[in-house]
Amino acid sequence: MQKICIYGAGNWGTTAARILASNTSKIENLSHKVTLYAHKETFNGKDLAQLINQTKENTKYLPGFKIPDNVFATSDIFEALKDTTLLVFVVPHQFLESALENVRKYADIQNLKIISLIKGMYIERDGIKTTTQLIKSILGVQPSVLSGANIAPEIAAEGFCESTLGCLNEDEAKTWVKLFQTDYFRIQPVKDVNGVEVCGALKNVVAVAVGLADGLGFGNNTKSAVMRIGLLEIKKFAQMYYPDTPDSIFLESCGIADLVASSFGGRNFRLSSEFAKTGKPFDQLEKELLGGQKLQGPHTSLEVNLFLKNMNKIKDFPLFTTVYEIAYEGENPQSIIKAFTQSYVNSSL
Ligand SMILES: NC(=O)c1ccc[n+]([C@@H]2O[C@H](COP(=O)([O-])OP(=O)(O)OC[C@H]3O[C@@H](n4cnc5c(N)ncnc54)[C@H](O)[C@@H]3O)[C@@H](O)[C@H]2O)c1
Ligand SMILES: O=P(O)(O)OC[C@H](O)CO
Repeated sequence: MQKICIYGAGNWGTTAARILASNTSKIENLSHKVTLYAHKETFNGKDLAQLINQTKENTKYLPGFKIPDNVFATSDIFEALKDTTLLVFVVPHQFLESALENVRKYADIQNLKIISLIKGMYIERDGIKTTTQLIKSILGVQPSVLSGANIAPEIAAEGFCESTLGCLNEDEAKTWVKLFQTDYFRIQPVKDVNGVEVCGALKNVVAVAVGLADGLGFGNNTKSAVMRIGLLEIKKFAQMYYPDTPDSIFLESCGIADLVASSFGGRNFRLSSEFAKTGKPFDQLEKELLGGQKLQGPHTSLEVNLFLKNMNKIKDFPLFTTVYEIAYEGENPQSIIKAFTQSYVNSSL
């Protein structure tokens, strides 16, 4: 008997639980029960996993949406991973390494199929790793990835959208499409994983740049220019480090569509706009405005910057570099404009 575990009960993990719970009957020999692993924490004085099971709602991370009866939340890692054969990673990327340690200890890795819904990347001494590369390096399993223009509360409200499934194995792709696709959530499979992931991680940095422009009072022309320049930097970065990434990836939901959705109204956009308006640090804004949810963009700009410095490529990525300098080195948000002008004098863009 197969069993699904969703590792992470945040905004997107809880939304994914609603989708998967509606699709379990599409897979032969799959338990109807969907396990949702919630990091141990309390909310309004109550244990979050217990609260989810009692109220059938994740009032902390996805308020206002019912959680189906066949979803069972737990903070007991042993219980969550016991008998799991289909594992969905969906924690903020900064927590993936500790999650992998748990899975290595408590899951039957030999029998696991894994998918990552995480958007982020990891800097190592000798280069970078995407989330799937990190997962594979620790668990020895090649994961798939699902990434697209997918602002979670809009999906929970069942507004039509698309997502890109990066998967190298055809049979596995069929399984993940059956599990995730609904009338309102359409999945396009592609045979590329790292390119899909680079798009998902780096659009968060571009959304920060667009948010800064918004907070500074710039209009739609400027914000569209930032998105376009950002997309060129994403493409250049992806194809520099993963040369097999086809141009078509940037036209999938994981590429242009996610960049636009995030730059219209994602968390990275919204908080960066506030940052430019108020001057409050990102970690303070995250605490004040996100109710426990996590920002990925500023953190990713730091990781990307470390990597680009190691590769001596800073000058080729003025937008990524300026976002990092604003977020971490006290650079004035106004200097995001410098990134736009530099991208014109830099002929390699
Ligand atoms: N929310 C979205 O709209 C959305 C859409 C697509 C992809 N994603 C990606 O999915 C991933 C998860 O995002 P999310 O929105 O579900 O999370 P979130 O921003 O809602 O963050 C909350 C999650 O972090 C966990 N957490 C908090 N502290 C922790 C700790 N110390 N150790 C381990 N876990 C801890 C919480 O348990 C909860 O699961 C991210 O990489 C994000 O980029 C999010
Ligand atoms: O809210 P953000 O900025 O983390 O973006 C959420 C999703 O990645 C949008 O696809």
